[in-house]
Amino acid sequence: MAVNASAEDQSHKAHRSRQSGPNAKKKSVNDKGKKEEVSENDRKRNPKAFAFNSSVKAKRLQARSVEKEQRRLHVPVIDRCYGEPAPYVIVVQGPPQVGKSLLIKSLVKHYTKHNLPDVRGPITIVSGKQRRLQFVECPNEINGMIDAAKFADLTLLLIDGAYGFEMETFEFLNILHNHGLPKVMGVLTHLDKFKDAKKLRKTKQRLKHRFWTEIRTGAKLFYLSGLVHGKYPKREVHNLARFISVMKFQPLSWRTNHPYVLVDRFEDVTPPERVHTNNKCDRNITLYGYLRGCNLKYGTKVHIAGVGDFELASVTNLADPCPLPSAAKKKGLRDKEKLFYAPMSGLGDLLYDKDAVYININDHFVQYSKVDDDKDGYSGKGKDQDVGEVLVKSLQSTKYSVDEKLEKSFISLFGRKPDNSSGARSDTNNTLENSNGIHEIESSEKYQPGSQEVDRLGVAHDADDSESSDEDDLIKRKAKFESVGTDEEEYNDLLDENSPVEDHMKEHVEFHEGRFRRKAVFGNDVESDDLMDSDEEGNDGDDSDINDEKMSDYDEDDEQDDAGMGNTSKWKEPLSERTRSRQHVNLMKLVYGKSTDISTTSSNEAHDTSDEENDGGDFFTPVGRINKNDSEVVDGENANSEDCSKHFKISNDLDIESIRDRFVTGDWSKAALRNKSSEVIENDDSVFADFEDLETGEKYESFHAENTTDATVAEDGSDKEDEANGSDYHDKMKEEIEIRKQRNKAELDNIDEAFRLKIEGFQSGTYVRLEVHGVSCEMVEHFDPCQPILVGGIGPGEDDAGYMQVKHIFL
Ligand SMILES: Nc1nc2c(ncn2[C@@H]2O[C@H](COP(=O)(O)OP(=O)(O)OP(=O)(O)O)[C@@H](O)[C@H]2O)c(=O)[nH]1
Repeated sequence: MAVNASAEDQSHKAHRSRQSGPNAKKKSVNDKGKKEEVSENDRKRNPKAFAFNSSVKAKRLQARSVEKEQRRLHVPVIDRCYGEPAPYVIVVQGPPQVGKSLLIKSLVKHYTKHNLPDVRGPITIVSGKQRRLQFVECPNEINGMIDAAKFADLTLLLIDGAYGFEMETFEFLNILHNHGLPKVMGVLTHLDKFKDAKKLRKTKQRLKHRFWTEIRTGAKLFYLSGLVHGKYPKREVHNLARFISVMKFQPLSWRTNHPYVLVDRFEDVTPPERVHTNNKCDRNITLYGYLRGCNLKYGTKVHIAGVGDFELASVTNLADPCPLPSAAKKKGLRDKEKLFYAPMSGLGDLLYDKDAVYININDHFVQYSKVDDDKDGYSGKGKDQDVGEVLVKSLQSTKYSVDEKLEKSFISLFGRKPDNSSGARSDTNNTLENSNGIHEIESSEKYQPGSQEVDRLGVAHDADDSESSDEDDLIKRKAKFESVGTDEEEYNDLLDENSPVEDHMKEHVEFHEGRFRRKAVFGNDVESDDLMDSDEEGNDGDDSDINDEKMSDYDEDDEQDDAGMGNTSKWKEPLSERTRSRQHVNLMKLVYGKSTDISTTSSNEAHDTSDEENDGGDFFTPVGRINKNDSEVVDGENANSEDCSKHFKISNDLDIESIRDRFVTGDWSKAALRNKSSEVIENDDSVFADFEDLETGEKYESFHAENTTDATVAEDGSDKEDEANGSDYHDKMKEEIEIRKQRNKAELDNIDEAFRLKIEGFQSGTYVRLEVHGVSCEMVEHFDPCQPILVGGIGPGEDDAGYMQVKHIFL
């Protein structure tokens, strides 16, 4: 009590606020907003005090911010999808047994809380309020890879971390490059095989750098540290799923101009009697899937990859089997809404068709009445059994399906079964066997030459067996190479000759863990010790830490200097060389004669061409040529040629300098000069004139006038303003596109559905059923759900004349 009293009596010294130093400034402003206001005011009042001390630092910062800004900007793409967008396709690719199916199962489990029994065909899931994803496993053969590259929005490249890179990864990357390179993310698996933590860390570093070399510095690489109860760890899958869920997908221009469907359900609807009379007759099939790209108009022909071009017998839009949850919900998804759709993987109880509903009942719910059969048999002798009951019971005891029975049976006209039928059957390949359901369990392994051996060897491990399997496998491999017209040695030679990886990567076929693997060996691999020195930062933690760190450090990764490694792989160089060497055949030249060649070659040649030729070809004169005479001031003589990426010859140092100045690291003062000179060209009304839409009577004024005023403002102002104008312009363009889209939508909404379908076609994003007639029977017989079917619309005129440049590698 006494203590309390004395405490109350004690007089405290009043707090004396600081009068000087940084704290004084802080204290004077109470809330954050005010503080910012003050500092903003300070900045305005005395800008020099806040300027950079070091000009080098200032330049570097400026360059960085401009670079960031530029990276953000993309040419606005017209999104032709009015309703719900189709699910994004995520292709999971990797060498055999790397864990593709397991990863898809783990991701599906994460998103839907359901266990996927099998990974067959596309699996659609709802991953968020606004997003659906479709997972597809990429088959391990060239045709499957080519198709997958065409429809992938994101590719997960699975790499066996314990073994290293395999050739399949690079083969697929090469194919991806040729198809516009969608988003790519790497995933390292089998990391639990490392017992030594240091070795694991070094390997991760080495693989990460190699991955960056092949794709780009900072490309995402995930680590899956091992298995927990036969699945990948939940936390790591969760991190990966988060990345996928927030990823932005940039549409590729070819795809946005063509309708295409990735088939997730396939049916043969040929009248059965026709197949009975001739089982090799052409079939009618139906293909189901989400329509992507642009709208599918009536009368569009389609190309089924690997099968051919067909007219569409009918197109119907169906109810979405996996719709997005209603937008009314506030947060997240309820468990009930976590929908998924995978008809080929045997998921879901109800299956809606155009004219039927299929009910799927689990086997353990079905009670068979076989017990009675043992007592009575089903000879029909029991008096209480009617014919129908007997028939049903006889069906229960059937061992073979009708198809199988039909195949095995034969009608003997001449009293003896011909021997060659069995021969023919033994000749049929794996795929056929699978489609008959005989080796259904192995269906996911049939595309990997080595994978079946794993199972076989897994049972019997003695040396003799493995040796014989070795030989078997070699024979198989050889047969496979011979089937494309070359033997293994020559195949390797061809690989060496043609493959863009010739100097730096070698294929090394070796027998590893019971199967043949095609290891990718690099001549110029960076020593792992060096990597440790250079890249020790922050990666000492466990795998999940690394994943977390990588999520937050995206920008930092991006900015890492790729000293010595280069963010473009050297193996891509021969690609461009090859492109250059292909110059000799020019289709334009063949069609329009010499005059059009000018547009693709240098302007010097343009002057050489005679006037007569010009007179004749005026109609086809490219816009660039009109300006050529008065635009000599522009840097680089080829700047106006149609495609200046090819044939561009850098003749002297001046040219190099002028190009250098076009980048952020160059001298920007010249940009202002360039602007002035190019203004002359830009003002030319013949290029950007006003025009009037004769149909609607609407007048479009050239927005160029505004632009040039913008440009003049930019000239006067600082570089920062220039940059701001750039992004303004970008935003304006985006806005314009959006307005146009809304206007179209409003216009089309007024029309009735049938008429709308006629003029607009089927909207991209809708779930469609395509019926195609006259497809060769092999497509049905060899159908395999693990082999995705891709249907692409053929644009008007695209099927008139074909020009294909192929490389002949057959002997
Ligand atoms: N120890 C370990 N085993 C793994 C890992 N990932 C996958 N596996 C195992 O590797 C085997 C093959 O996995 P799958 O998912 O079937 O591989 P896949 O790539 O789909 O195989 P294919 O479709 O035959 O090419 C399975 O037995 C997995 O349990 C991993 O990170 N560590």
